[in-house]
Amino acid sequence: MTNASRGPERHKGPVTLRGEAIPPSTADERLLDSRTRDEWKTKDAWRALRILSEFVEGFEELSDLPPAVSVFGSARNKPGTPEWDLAERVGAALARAGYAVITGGGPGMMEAANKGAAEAGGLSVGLGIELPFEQKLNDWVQIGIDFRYFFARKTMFVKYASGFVVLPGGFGTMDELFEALTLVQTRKVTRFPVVLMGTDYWAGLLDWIRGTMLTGGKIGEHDLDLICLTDDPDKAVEHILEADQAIADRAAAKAAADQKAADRATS
Ligand SMILES: C/C(=C\CNc1ncnc2c1ncn2[C@@H]1O[C@H](COP(=O)(O)O)[C@@H](O)[C@H]1O)CO
Repeated sequence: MTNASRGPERHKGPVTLRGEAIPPSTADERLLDSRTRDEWKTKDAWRALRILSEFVEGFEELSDLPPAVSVFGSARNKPGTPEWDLAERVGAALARAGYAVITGGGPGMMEAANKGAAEAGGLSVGLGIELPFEQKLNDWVQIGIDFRYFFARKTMFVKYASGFVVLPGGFGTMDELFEALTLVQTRKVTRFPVVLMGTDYWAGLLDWIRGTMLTGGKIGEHDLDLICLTDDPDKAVEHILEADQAIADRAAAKAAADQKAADRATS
């Protein structure tokens, strides 16, 4: 028998798989593969329970978090690059302002933001995802949850955050950015701040959004108000704090109005 602990490792919820036991595909892949039609009847109902358990575990573990901000960005950046440094500084600035920092728990920008938050004395959270290659939560994660399903994990990024900070990144980051913007645009979440960091990196995309998307009538003028663009971690934090304050003010005004209406009804 070979010593399995020397080879790659895969985590599936509480289960650790090594060597031959590692399946050739991920849970997301098996769920979404339309060629496995013959499994839909027999396996998908059970998958639904597994999916449900991811939501339950996420809700249980994260419901006690202090106010938090989700930070997204490339999995590929290496330490010592200006972008890594930016991610670390924004993680630290958020922590100093009292926010827990939630990332995808992986390498690159995620690790940098977790490091910045942890070193600044903040709470550093990583929501990992099962991938077809070996992957573990980065060393700076203090609360870590491994998800099988992208969509369950995405719910947690939104539900437990007061805002999003989006650093330079690839497809994964774009997916997270545009999901956030869509949720705000369609009012599925209360208007919440989305900060893009790295002005040079985002310039081309923003030009295209203005020049093609907006001009072509695919979004409204106000949709662009949803985005704050900066290179300054303190400005990013300030923008999120202001948005939090605006939400708190609106809630207080509504509570006062409700109270007034209730008083009038009883007098
Ligand atoms: C590609 C490499 C590692 C992948 N590991 C990941 N771990 C956790 N989260 C990830 C990973 N890859 C993507 N994500 C999520 O998408 C965003 C980054 O994607 P991008 O395409 O690199 O921009 C990130 O915010 C994560 O939530 C190499 O070692």
